[in-house]
Amino acid sequence: MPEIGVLADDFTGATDIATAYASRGYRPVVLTDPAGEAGADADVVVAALKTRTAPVEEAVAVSLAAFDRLRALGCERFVFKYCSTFDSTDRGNIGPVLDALVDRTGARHVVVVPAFPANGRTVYQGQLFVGDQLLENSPMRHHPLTPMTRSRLAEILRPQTRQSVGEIHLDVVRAGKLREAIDAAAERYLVLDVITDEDLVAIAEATAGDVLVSGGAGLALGAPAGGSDPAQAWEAPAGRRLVVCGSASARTREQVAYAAAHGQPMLRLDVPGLAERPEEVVQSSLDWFERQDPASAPVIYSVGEPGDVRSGPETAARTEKALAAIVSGAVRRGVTRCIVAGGETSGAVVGRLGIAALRIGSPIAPGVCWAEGVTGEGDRVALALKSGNFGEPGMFATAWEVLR
Ligand SMILES: Nc1ncnc2c1ncn2[C@@H]1O[C@H](COP(=O)(O)OP(=O)(O)O)[C@@H](O)[C@H]1O
Ligand SMILES: O=C(O)[C@@H](O)C(=O)COP(=O)(O)O
Repeated sequence: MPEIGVLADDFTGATDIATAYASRGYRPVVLTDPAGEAGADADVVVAALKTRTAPVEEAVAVSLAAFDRLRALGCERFVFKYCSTFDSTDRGNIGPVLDALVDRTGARHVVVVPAFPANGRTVYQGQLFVGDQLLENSPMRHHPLTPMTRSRLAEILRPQTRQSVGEIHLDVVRAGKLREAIDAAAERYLVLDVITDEDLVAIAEATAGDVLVSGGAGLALGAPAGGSDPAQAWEAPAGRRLVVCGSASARTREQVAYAAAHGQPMLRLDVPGLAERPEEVVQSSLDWFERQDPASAPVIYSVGEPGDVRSGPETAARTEKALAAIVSGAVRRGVTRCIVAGGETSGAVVGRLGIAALRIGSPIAPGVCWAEGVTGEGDRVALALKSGNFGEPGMFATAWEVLR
C-alpha cells in the first residue's frame, strides 16, 4: 500500500522527485495517466500533471482529482511538487493549488521548500538562488512561459493565495527546534531557508508527521531511508535512439551546442513553419531522422539560441504538439530510447505516446533518470524526461551509458 502521494505539476518534476525517492530506498511509480494503476509494491505514487502553466481553475480541478485518486490508492501523506525555481507568475497556480489542498487536508501549516542544493537551488533569507545568482538574475528571467523576475518566494506566493505567507530563516532551521518554530508560526505557508542537504534532512525530520508539504525534489532527498535497493536498473529495450528538445533553458542550449560540436546529427525544428504547415514540418523531420545513421543518437531541437524563441501564445503549444508527434512517429520507426528535454514538452510527448505509468530506472544526473513505460500501442520505451536546466552539458551523448 503506498504511503506517500506526490502531485507533480509537470512531468520532468515527476521523474525528478521519483528518482530522489528511489535514491533513498523507496519504490516510486509515476502515474502519467491519473487513472493508471500504481502496482502492488509501490510505496510512493507520483501523479504527473501538466498544470504548471494551466489556468488556475483547471490546475486546481486537475490537482484535486489527482489528490482524490492518490488518497483512494491509500496515500496518507502528500507532497505538492513544483519547480525548484518556483516557476509561476502572479496569475500562477502554486498558491491556488496549495489553498485547495489545505482545504482538502486541513493542514495547519505547509512548508515551502523548492531548494535542491545538488542542482544549485538554495534559499537564504527567503530568497531563491540559482548557483550564485538570485533567481531574478538567472536565465529563468527569460523563460518563455514562466519568466521569473523576483527572488523572494513569499513575495511571489502572496499574490497567488488567500492564506498568509511567512519565512523561517537558516538559523532557526539549523537550531534543532524547527518543529516548534513551525507550530509557533502565525502564517499558514512557511518558506524555509535551505543551503545544504543536511538542512533538507532537518526539514524532513521536522515535517515527518505533516499531512501536506510542498516544494521540490529536495523534500525526498531529506526523507528517512526506505527499505529497498536504490539500484533499480532494468534492461532497456533494444532499438534506435533520439533526443528531442523543446526547452529554451540555458542548460539545454548548452547540451544542444555540445551535441553539435561532438558530431551528433542535429536538426533545428522549423518552428515558424509550424504556424502554416505543421504536418509537413513533422513529416520532414521524421524523413530527416530516417536518413541518419541508425547507430547514432540524432537531436531535434527547437531553440539553439535565445533568438530562436518565437512569441505568440500559440507557438509554445504548437511546438510541443509537433515534438510529441515526431517522437510518436519515431517510436513507430523503431526508437526505443529517447531523451526529452523540457517539462511541458515531456508532458506532451508522454501524453501523445499514451503511456499510463513510468517505472524509475538508472539515475543519470541529479534530478534526471531513465524511466520505462509502455505506449498505447504496446511498445516498451525508455525515456529520460529532463528538466530544462538539469544534466551535464554532455548528457545527450553520455546518458545512454547508464542504460543497461
Ligand atoms: N522556438 C520556440 N519558440 C517559442 N516557444 C518555444 C520554442 N521552442 C520551444 N518552445 C516552448 O517553450 C516551452 C518550454 O517549456 P518546457 O518544455 O517546460 O521547457 P523547460 O523545462 O526548459 O521549462 C514549451 O511550451 C515549448 O513548446
Ligand atoms: O524542480 C525542478 O527544477 C524540476 O523537477 C522541474 O520541475 C523542472 O521543470 P522544467 O525545467 O520545466 O522541466
